[in-house]
Amino acid sequence: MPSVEKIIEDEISSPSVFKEKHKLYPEYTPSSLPHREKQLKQLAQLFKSFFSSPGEEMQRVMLVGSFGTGKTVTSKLFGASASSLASRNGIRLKYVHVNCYKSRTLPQIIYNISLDLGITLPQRGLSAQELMRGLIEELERRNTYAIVALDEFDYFALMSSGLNSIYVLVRAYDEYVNKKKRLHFIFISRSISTLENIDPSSSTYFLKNIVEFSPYTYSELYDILKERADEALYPGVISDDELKYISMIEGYDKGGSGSARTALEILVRAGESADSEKRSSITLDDIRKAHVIVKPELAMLQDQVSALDRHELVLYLSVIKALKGSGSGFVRIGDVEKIYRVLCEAYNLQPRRHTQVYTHILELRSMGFIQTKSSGKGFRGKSTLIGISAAPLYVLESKVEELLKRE
Ligand SMILES: Nc1ncnc2c1ncn2[C@@H]1O[C@H](COP(=O)(O)OP(=O)(O)OP(=O)(O)O)[C@@H](O)[C@H]1O
Repeated sequence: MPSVEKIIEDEISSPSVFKEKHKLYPEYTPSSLPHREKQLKQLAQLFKSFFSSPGEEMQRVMLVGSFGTGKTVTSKLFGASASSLASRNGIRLKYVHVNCYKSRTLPQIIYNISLDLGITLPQRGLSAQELMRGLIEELERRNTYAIVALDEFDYFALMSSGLNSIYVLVRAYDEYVNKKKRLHFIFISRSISTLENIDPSSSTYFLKNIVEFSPYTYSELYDILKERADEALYPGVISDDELKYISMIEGYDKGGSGSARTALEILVRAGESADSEKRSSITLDDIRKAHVIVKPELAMLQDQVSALDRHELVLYLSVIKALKGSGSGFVRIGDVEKIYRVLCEAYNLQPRRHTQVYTHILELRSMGFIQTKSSGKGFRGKSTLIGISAAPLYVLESKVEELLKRE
């Protein structure tokens, strides 16, 4: 065995498909946000009066959308741009982002807001109201405004202490009617329903200013992935078809979750898979492997293969072999049927007719073993296309063959 140092050195110095891997991480804030222009415009609209007459009213806005739909990154980019725009207009505005998973109580939240603004408040001995008063007075003294984003706000609201605390946040200026309103809030939440318990005297303030983030569609995810991949990977590492494949398995309109977070994570894992085998490009099987890592429920699906009957197994194997042979993400049902007939002979089965095969295909799809889509343009005649993202094909192939042999 080579020395430990040599092993580590070889690994570290081996080439990588990543040019700037960190640009694919969730913490990285990209400079542009495809398909979030509408939300940025809505935010700007809601803060418009701040720029025309700062301090006149307190802004309270709610960003709502499911996992990975860009709420955090949109809020951060908005905050950064609003601050520099304000500074060009001679207004001192700072953006602060607080995660309510990390700061779980109101005093912690106020303390961390102050810390980010460079304001030192006593860490102990003061109530939330007293801390809030200290923060407001210090902002006044410094002639500074702040937009505070409270991320994972639904988590905070769900906790019993959250309900009263929300009042303190949302109505912070109730006792300072004549003071300039220097604190503004962006609340970020996955759903509205978790906020239903909040007292209407607080919730009306932000529930009327909602910016919605819908799950990303196939083509939206493709645009996002393309931009991020161009920044983070070396040219030629991933093809357009492979980026479309990731967008297909995650796109909301194709039955996926519509999360850019998951799509980007699949891209990172697929790149790591290529790196681990010292290849200079990403393959479809790297993506399938990555998909299973990112979505562990797919690994369970692999186990459930053993519940399929013999006919379904042969049909599934035909799809696997057709995909392997084609090297693409999807194959036509007709090509699967050709292989299916040959395999039926090999496994001593009477092949089923086209309509029955089609029914089996739909069953396999509803069980999550395969994905289907219509061929659309670019193919002669309309046909059903079939793909598998549940696992790398070679893993599935040997599993299904083993099950067929056992039977
Ligand atoms: N339109 C977009 N363009 C480029 N990257 C995006 C876009 N939307 C989301 N992303 C990226 O997807 C990842 C997840 O985004 P973000 O954290 O903003 O989602 P979120 O809605 O706040 O999700 P969660 O509720 O899980 O926190 C980040 O890496 C972010 O940069």
